[in-house]
Amino acid sequence: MKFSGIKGIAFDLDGTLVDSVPDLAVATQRALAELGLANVTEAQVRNWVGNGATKLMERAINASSGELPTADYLNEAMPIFMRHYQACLEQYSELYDGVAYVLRQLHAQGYRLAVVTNKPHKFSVPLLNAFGIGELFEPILGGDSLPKMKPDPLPLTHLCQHWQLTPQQVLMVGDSKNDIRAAKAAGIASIGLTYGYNYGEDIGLSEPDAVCESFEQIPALLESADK
Ligand SMILES: O=C(O)COP(=O)(O)O
Ligand SMILES: [Mg+2]
Repeated sequence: MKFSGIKGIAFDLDGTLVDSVPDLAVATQRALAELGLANVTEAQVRNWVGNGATKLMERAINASSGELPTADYLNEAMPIFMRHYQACLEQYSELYDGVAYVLRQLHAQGYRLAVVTNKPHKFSVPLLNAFGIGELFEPILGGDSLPKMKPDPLPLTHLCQHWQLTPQQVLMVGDSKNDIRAAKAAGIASIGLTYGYNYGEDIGLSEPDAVCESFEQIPALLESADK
């Protein structure tokens, strides 16, 4: 059974724990306006989330101006985006249904919990703390915490070493093909969630070990495996 013997669970953040696109969209729109570029929609931003803040801005500038930004232009644009996102981080973002309850339940059952996100670390910790769940995770790894981010397996192999657990004892839960690809490359099992952001694609196509429509389905999968 794929989920038996699991001792630690790595959770993705954006689109898995928190519906953060409303604020990411506002920050993107404000940054584009400050740069004198055309506006983009929240629906567009939803499809650009997944490879970290710099990729998000690169995709937004590309769509807005019709051109891929140069490295210099992107370097200029990033602090503008970061300033706007810092100012609205948790304004319109929300935890998905059941997230706080299920995390507390898993924590109380003795599972080790981590966040492995491509979001910059400086936003990840305050966002989780704003929803009162930050203290449940150790560690919280951001997209800039290590030299490579998901879909590279590095954050997950690092996590296994940090926890002193084998890949077979760790599970990845995420909404994006980057989460599933990272898990497969690290040799760990994965659950794909259907409600988040995956570039508009079906998460099932990435072939996670299980697909869930709701966060609340996760404990039952773990329990059935350990019976
Ligand atoms: O910041 C992103 O692009 C995605 O973040 P995530 O890895 O938590 O989904
Ligand atoms: Mg995600």
